[in-house]
Parts: sequence; structure tokens; C-alpha cells
Amino acid sequence: MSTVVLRQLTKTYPTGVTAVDHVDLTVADGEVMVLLGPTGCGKSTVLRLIAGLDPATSGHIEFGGAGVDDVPARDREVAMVFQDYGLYPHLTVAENIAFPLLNHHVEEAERDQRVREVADLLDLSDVLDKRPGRLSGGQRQRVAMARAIVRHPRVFLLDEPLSNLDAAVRESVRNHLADLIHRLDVATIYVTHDQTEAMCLGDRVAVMRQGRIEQIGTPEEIYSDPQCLFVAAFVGSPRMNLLQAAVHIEPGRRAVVDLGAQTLSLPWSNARARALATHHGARVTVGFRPDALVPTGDADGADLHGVVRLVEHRGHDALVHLETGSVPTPHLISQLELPDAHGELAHILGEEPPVAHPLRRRLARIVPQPRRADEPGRYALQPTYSPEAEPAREALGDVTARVPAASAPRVGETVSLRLDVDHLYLFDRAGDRIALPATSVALREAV
Ligand SMILES: Nc1ncnc2c1ncn2[C@@H]1O[C@H](COP(=O)(O)OP(=O)(O)OP(=O)(O)O)[C@@H](O)[C@H]1O
Repeated sequence: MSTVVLRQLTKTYPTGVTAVDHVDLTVADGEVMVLLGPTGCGKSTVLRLIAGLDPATSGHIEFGGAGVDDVPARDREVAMVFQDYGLYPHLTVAENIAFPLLNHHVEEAERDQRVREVADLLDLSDVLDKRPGRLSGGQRQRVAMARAIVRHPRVFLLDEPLSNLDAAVRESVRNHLADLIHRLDVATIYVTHDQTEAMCLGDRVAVMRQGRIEQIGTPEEIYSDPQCLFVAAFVGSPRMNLLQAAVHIEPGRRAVVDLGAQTLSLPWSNARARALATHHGARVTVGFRPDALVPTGDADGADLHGVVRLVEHRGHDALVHLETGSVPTPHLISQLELPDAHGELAHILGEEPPVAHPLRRRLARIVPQPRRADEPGRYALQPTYSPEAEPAREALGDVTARVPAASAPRVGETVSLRLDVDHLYLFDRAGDRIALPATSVALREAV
């Protein structure tokens, strides 16, 4: 049993790709840490470095306070479960589970006892004589787990262990797995790109992007307190509404978050409005989750109006997709996998949208000035315009609200919504969250 510490861990492959970039991470003994991120962000490489399957380019790894940089993989006492399980098809389940013990010359009597113990723990006692080909996906996954833990590892690593399972059995296997890894009580690092898995399994979640850790926190923290646009966009299903906006301050009166066709107005009495004073004229991305919108019959007191484009009934609730005339921050840009792929705004405004196109007017209004070439920022948040993509996106609306199924509106209806200002997030052009004080004052009060 050991705490795992990564210090400034970096891996650059001979191809020049830096898959892991100065990662610092501590996983306590008995803790389950989930590495969550899109494909290619370096999650599996972190596991391979911890397991000793690849050497790090720089940085250090410690188990239980002692460096393991020079300890070969087979002596690190690490167990790893891969996506494809890697079971031997010609061996029985019992032989598969016993394999690592055979390799380490454990006596037959002890071997049999340990195999029986883990088989019991993982509910595999009835299939010990079968070959993997005759098992269900969930059973195979459990055999891979049994084989990994039979040696009582100090550190347990799992690389997308549920990704080969059918959606139908995934949930029950996931819950079983959550129970098991918490009972094992060793430092566990679990890799996935599936946020539901991350939220269910992790004591803490480290969200990765392009080889770096963007944020580490409990599932609750990364959902309700995202520190950057990337985490806000990546975590949460349905995803957070993210709209391009500009901040205008009318000192002593109010702060206006201009969405293009509509505005959100925060009265000066609201501490959040005053906190925005230094952002006058700035272009921001405004974020709010679909639950933060509440339909209201009071059109004048509403914060946002939208035309319903699509209603997705989901049983007890419904997702309502609305057209509000706003310009969403495109998913790919908030995921920021293509940081500099889009040109300067001046260029987009000047050349791409046809002169009379309504989007052009909206963009011009919400973006006070083009981004300077020397402006620092990781993300290059440019509104994008694609004449082909635009109609399809607009057809589905630009904002999603979650409402009780019984009060779902009809397609084509115009609805009025209030927005819970406590759940409004603003991100600057670098993609970093703008800190705003908590407040429970509704947007329109006291204007
Ligand atoms: N052996 C290798 N040689 C060169 N580049 C590699 C190698 N292994 C991985 N990479 C690159 O390193 C980056 C990170 O890969 P890695 O497999 O760690 O990501 P990941 O987040 O686990 O993705 P996935 O979920 O698709 O497995 C990617 O750009 C990948 O192409």
C-alpha cells in the first residue's frame, strides 16, 4: 500500500509529441483518482509511466515516499487492467487468474487459495473452469480484474476497463467495479474519457488536456466550480450552455452581459455586477447549465427569451433546445483541441460571412474589438463562422434548458426563462474563469 506522487512528470516521444507535460499529482493510499480527458490528452501515457512500461523524459515518480524511477516494471508491484483485458483464450478462468502467481513462483496451495479468494470477491467461483471465450463481456472484465489484484498490488491502474462493454451492462459492471476498487483500499488510478464513469468512480478527478492537468477536485467540485472553460465544457451532461458575449458596464447602474440579440442585466446592487467593472468592453464566454434556466410566465421579468426548436423527452424531464439569437462558443473551441485553427476575428468578420448575413451583425455587436496578436491566452477563443455548418446548428437552437417533462413547451413556441445568477459562469478570452462573488439576487431585481 502506498501513496503515489508524480513530480513534474514529462514524456516526449521520439516523434516529438509531448504526451505528458509537467504533471504534478498525488494519489493517497486507498484513494481512487480518475484521469479524465478527451482522446489523445495523455491519460494512458501517465499510466504507462507509473507502471514503468515507458521511461519518463523528465520528472519523478514515488510510491510510499520512495523514488521508483529506476525500479523496473516487474518490481514495482503495480497491477494494470487494460481496455482489451488481454486474457489468454486457451487457459481456464482459474489459470488466467493464477498466471501472475505462477510467474512469481508462488506455491500451488497458496495459489489455489488466492484464486479462490479473488474469485469469490468478484463473483467468479462458478466459472473457474470455463475458458474466456464462453464468458460474457462483464465476466471477462471481472477475470481481468481478478488477475490484476490476485498479487495484492501496491498501486492499481485501470485503462478504460469498461469501454468494450455493451451500454446495457456497463452501468451494473461500473457499480460493481466502484464497490470493488474502494474495498481494495490501494492507490488507484483510473483512466477514462467518459465523464459519467469519472463522476461515479472517482474520489477525485483530474481533468487532462493536451498532456497537462487542467483541474483536480472531487466530482462535485469539478462540476460546480470549473476553473476554466475546458473543464466547464467537458464535464456535465447535457453540457453547459456556452455563449459568446461582451461585458458593458454602466457604472452605478448595472453590468450588462451582451449576448448579441439579447442581454443579461445585473443590477449594481449585486456584488457580481461590481466585480465585473474591470471587465468593461471585454469579450467573454458566458456559461450556465441547462438546469439554471427556469421557465416563467412573466415575459417582462424574464432574463432570456427563445423559440423552441426541439424537445427531447427523457422520462421525468425534457431537454428544450431554444434559439435565442446568441452565438455559441463552438464545442470544438471550448474543448480547445484546435486552439489556433481559426483566424483572427477581424478576418472572419471582414471576409467570411456574406455582408448582409445576420450573424455578421451579431458578431460585430458582441465583440468590441478583435483579439490582438500579442494578447496572451491559451485558447484563442474566436467565434467561428462556417456557411455550411451554420444552418444545421441554428436549427437545433443555441441554448438548452432542462424542464420537468410535464411543463415541456411545444416546438415553435416562444418561451421566457429566468436564469439563476448564482449559476452563471464567465470565462475570459484565455478560457480562465472570471471570479465572481456568490450572490442569490435574481438578475432583474432592483434594475
Ligand atoms: N508510442 C508512441 N509514440 C509516439 N506518440 C505516441 C505514442 N503513444 C502515444 N503517443 C501520442 O501521445 C499522445 C497521448 O497519447 P495517449 O495514448 O497517452 O492519450 P490518451 O489520452 O490515453 O488517449 P486515448 O483515450 O485515445 O487512449 C497522443 O498524441 C498519441 O498519439
